[in-house]
Amino acid sequence: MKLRIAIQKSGRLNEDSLDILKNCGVSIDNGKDQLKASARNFPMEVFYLRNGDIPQYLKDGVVDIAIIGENVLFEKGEGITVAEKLGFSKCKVSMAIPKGKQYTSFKDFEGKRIATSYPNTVNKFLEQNGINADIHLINGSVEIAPNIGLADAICDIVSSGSTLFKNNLKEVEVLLKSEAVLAVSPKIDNERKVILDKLLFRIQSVLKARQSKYVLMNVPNNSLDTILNILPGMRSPTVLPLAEEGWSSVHTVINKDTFWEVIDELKQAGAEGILVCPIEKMVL
Ligand SMILES: Nc1ncnc2c1ncn2[C@@H]1O[C@H](COP(=O)(O)OP(=O)(O)OP(=O)(O)O)[C@@H](O)[C@H]1O
Ligand SMILES: O=P(O)(O)OC[C@H]1O[C@H](OP(=O)(O)OP(=O)(O)O)[C@H](O)[C@@H]1O
Ligand SMILES: [Mg+2]
Repeated sequence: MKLRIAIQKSGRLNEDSLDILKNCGVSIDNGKDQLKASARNFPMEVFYLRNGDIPQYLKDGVVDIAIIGENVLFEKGEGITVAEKLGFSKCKVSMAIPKGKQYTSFKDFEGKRIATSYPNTVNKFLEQNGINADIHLINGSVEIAPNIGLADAICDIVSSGSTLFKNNLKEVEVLLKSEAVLAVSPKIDNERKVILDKLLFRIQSVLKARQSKYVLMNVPNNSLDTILNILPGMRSPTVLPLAEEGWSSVHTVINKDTFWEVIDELKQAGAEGILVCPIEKMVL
């Protein structure tokens, strides 16, 4: 029995998806043009598919799980559940209009032509706000539509905003925020759920580790109390005596979001020789 996972064949999600599986200790025999591969050391088969096709495969139960953008699930993923957010490929799905046009509220979309690759997402937005507008379905390069007179507005993915900027557009409504997720088929069977739980445990250990740094520092013993008060730590920091009398080595784990503030405080409190190391896995 094998767990069947779909990942994007090529595109923005492919590399990070393979990377997270590798970090989970799953080795995949990876021929570049293969559409299907087996994991060597985990009961799993990998299917390389188009991101946009993956929801249907999950619904049909042809694959059990997938790494996919949340935005695609919002567009066509009814019944599919999210087991874990994976923290990469963060983006928004937004409405944008030409820079020179005025925008006061969503009512401005009334009667307008909107180009998008996400028709259901736009429809939901229009319905919720009681707006009537024409949707033009385009599969790529959506941002060009207003410039060639095909539409008055667009709805597409925005990340840095540079594609909007280059096409003389401005973001006026954010419809949703998205990141890559581990999605689960409504048809997954109990045997495969057991394998999924194993994989999920590993993924969570990898994600927690990515959030954290292992920090070591030298501390004069008379500053130890102050320093230990600053440190968050998993349980409690490790304190070891240094060969030099009156000094200790302190080891702990710090969340990467609060990292720089904590380091500044530690320095001020007398910590020296601070080393910061990545953590590969974190099992709590
Ligand atoms: N500029 C971006 N920044 C961050 N994430 C993005 C960006 N563009 C797309 N994404 C995310 O990555 C996913 C895959 O995008 P990509 O452009 O590689 O594939 P696609 O053209 O949507 O799909 P397909 O595999 O069907 O061709 C999107 O669904 C979205 O979640
Ligand atoms: O805000 P930005 O950082 O500029 O990113 C947004 C752009 O990225 C995506 O396109 P992509 O490069 O994936 O090309 P595609 O249309 O071929 O999928 C998306 O469709 C936007 O056009
Ligand atoms: Mg794209």
